[in-house]
Amino acid sequence: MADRQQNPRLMLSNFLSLEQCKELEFIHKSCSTVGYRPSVFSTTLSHLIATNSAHLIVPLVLIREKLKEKVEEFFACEYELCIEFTGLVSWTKGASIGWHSDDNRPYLKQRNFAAVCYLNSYGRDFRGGLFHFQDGEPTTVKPSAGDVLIYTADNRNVHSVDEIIDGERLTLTLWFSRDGSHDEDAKLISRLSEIFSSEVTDVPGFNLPLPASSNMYWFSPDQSSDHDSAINICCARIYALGFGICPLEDKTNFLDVSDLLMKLLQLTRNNGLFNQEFENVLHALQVVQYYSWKASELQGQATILEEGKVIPLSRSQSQKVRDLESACVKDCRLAQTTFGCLSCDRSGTPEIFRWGSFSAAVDAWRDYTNELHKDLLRSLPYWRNHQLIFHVAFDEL
Ligand SMILES: O=C(O)CCC(=O)C(=O)O
Ligand SMILES: [Fe+2]
Repeated sequence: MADRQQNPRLMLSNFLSLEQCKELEFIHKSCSTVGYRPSVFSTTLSHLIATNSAHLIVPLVLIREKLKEKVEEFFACEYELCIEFTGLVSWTKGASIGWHSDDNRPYLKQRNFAAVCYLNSYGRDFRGGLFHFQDGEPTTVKPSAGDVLIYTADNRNVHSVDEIIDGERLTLTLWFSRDGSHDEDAKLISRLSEIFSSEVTDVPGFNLPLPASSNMYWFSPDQSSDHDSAINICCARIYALGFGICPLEDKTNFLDVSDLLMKLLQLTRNNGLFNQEFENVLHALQVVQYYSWKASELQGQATILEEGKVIPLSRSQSQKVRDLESACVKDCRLAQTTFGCLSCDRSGTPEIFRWGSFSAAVDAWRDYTNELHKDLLRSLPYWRNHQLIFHVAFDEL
């Protein structure tokens, strides 16, 4: 490992389990918006709260805590650090960053330490995207799912990331600060308190995702803001997993396709229509991503598909599916190179698709969501008391 004084940094292998990586991948692929740099997508905790998906913070809580402990221990911090920023970040074809330190802007000076957790792997999930330090050892880091890289944010750790050639490179990135006024927890807890103060959290649909402003979901590789060349990232991710989208309403009633995506819609695959309505595109995306996460598990279970749950697509429905696809993804190749899987055509889902397994995933997603939501509501009073987001070990209380 590097000289501790000259280049204070630490690499930990298998810090996260592959199952944790998969869960964070599910969260990111269900919730991401266009990010802060070209061809970069991000999911911040405040975004999760803003889109009615605050419960998805729960799987991150223990991971954040363990990372903070590691950083404090390795850098022998005298006082407790605060977490300044937590984000799931993915980089796609064309994204890169040249030599920099993470505190290299006046508004970033509060950043003292960084932790980058790799959630997928170089060579398998993406090509390009190697990490380099300008000085000291290791010179190059090959991202591998579960590993974490920790370093100081100052100029003793100048680094760069090679351009992504193919695939989607995914990380969980945190920055830590010694300056408590930059604590993201305080802001997040105050937002959570506002939302959950009304106590009307048990009504059906309370935790269905609610899309943010529509421009956060349109991506164009050349950064032009017009929709002509842009693809809708929620739709593109659904298509990349082999599904189609059939809106319930007629598109002629809408000026903008983004409005149509906010309304009820159904999922299709080949010539079948899954006979259940989803509130909006984000709701459908979350379920599809959940299926993709759990597919191999679900595939092994015996499932019975309810009669009438999948019906043949009518001609007019097929037309609606095609119309929406061409409005949301003008350039199929762009969608495929951005969100497609490296080693397969239509990724994530097993070769044999069964609606029975998908139907089981819809129920399992609801149970998963309800469990996390309960955890969140139970934890929130403790978080408020301590002004800290931490894992509350209820079994030991
Ligand atoms: O993802 C990485 O490996 C590092 C990213 C980075 O350098 C940054 O976001 O500042
Ligand atoms: Fe960086």
